[in-house]
Amino acid sequence: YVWPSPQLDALEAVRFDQLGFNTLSATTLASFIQPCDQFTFPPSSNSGRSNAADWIRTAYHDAATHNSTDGTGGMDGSIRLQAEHARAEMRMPSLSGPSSPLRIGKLGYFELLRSSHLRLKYSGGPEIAFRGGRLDAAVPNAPGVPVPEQGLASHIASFARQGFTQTEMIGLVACGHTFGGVQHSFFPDIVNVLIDPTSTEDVAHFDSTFVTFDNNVAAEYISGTTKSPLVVGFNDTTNSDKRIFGSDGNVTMLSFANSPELFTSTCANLFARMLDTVPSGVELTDVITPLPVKPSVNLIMNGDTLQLSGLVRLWNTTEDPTRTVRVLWHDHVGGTGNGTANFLDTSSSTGGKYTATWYGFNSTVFSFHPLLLDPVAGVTSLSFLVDGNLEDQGGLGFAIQDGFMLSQTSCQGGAPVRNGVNPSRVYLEQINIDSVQRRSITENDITPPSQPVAANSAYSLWSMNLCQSFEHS
Ligand code: HEM
Repeated sequence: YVWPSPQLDALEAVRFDQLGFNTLSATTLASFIQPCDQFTFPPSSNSGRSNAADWIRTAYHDAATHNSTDGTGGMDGSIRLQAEHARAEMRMPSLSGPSSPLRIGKLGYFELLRSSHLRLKYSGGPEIAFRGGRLDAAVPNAPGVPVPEQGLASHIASFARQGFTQTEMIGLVACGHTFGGVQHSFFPDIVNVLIDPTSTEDVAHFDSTFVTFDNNVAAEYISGTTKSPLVVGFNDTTNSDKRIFGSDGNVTMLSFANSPELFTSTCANLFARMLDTVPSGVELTDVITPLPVKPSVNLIMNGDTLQLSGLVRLWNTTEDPTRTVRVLWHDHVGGTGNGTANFLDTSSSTGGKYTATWYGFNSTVFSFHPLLLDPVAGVTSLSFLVDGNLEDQGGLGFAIQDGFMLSQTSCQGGAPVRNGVNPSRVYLEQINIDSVQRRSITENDITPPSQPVAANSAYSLWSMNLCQSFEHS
């Protein structure tokens, strides 16, 4: 995609700026995943549970309400609503209690569910195509999460309703059940108290490598060594994986056992489909891939000076003291200014697979100095020179809007509007989050200047007082 696109920029950052510099510490998803081989609510290394497994199951339970015939349900965060997650078919701890991750960091619910992408990758799993655009539901979906005591015909029908064939059902269950296991506390009819110091929450695992994405779930099933409580559990009524895995004469499970590559590629595909199972009317974006060069820019008016500060991220690059990065800004009167962007730090993504380097316009990690621009000339776009090579999004440049901005004073003060823009209305959108993490937007009008604006001034100051609304947001 082309920068700037506020929503895609934000989603791209959620997915790809995970650890290290500029990763929005309180809201970075990686802080919820790590360690993904343990359980962090509360922290415990020998509970037998894992963050990765917990959230992948949560994501599936949200998706499993989908009805492909009438287009209702699916990945819409409805599982966060008490009426839905308290259902017997969920059998999971409260998602809104004091230790819930939803309480931490005020994330939109979907940002959390999307984190199953990261969890998979951090656990050795495949990278999954990442699309944005899901919407948080306001009301619960119809029930429909499969439970182990249902028979095979009922499971086939349930996955068909969700949009998956029988073969895909076998695949999706195997892909999910390479992680985690069944807990005694929620399923005493399936798992006994284990008296195992490495599984203090009495979790009987689906395979021997329950924190890792691998095809052992299939290999152990085919070799007859599986200890899965849903295959060889003492209660045959709840051996749903035995019925599902064997439903095509073991053809699919055998192919997974024989080929880790096939298992991985099948799961990447099925997990992507599961995460993209959305109610009709929701349009997902194209797959979001990281921008090779991504600025993050702040433009304000300070007195009579236009101040441009910012960062630029170079994707998939490591620190290189000999690299030079220059920032070029193009203005309304055909001029181009230029300044240095200095190395600040690195960040990493996808379990350390990618490293990105960050540069600050005219700044070092210890001191941030904005670039001072002539307000009359303004700024229309940026481009960068990286080791002398022009980076300008293939000729488009990185467009900057200088028609409206905030003045340096915070909530009380001015909103400079560039002369010639002549807006009929200027307002700020304020994002509010309610008690069930639903977002709404209110608009705050900004008052036009009472005096006529002098013809030779670059900007007129519209005024606002948002201190009160900011305090309450
Ligand atoms: C017929 C379909 C399915 C049934 C009956 C079923 C049943 C179960 C049960 C009973 C548990 C134990 C939960 C607990 O004790 O906390 C479980 C765990 C789990 N399920 Fe499934 N499941 C099904 C399909 C899936 C699918 C399609 C996925 C993902 C794609 C999935 C992912 C998981 C994961 C990751 C866990 C481990 C959770 C943890 O250890 O915290 N399941 N499943």
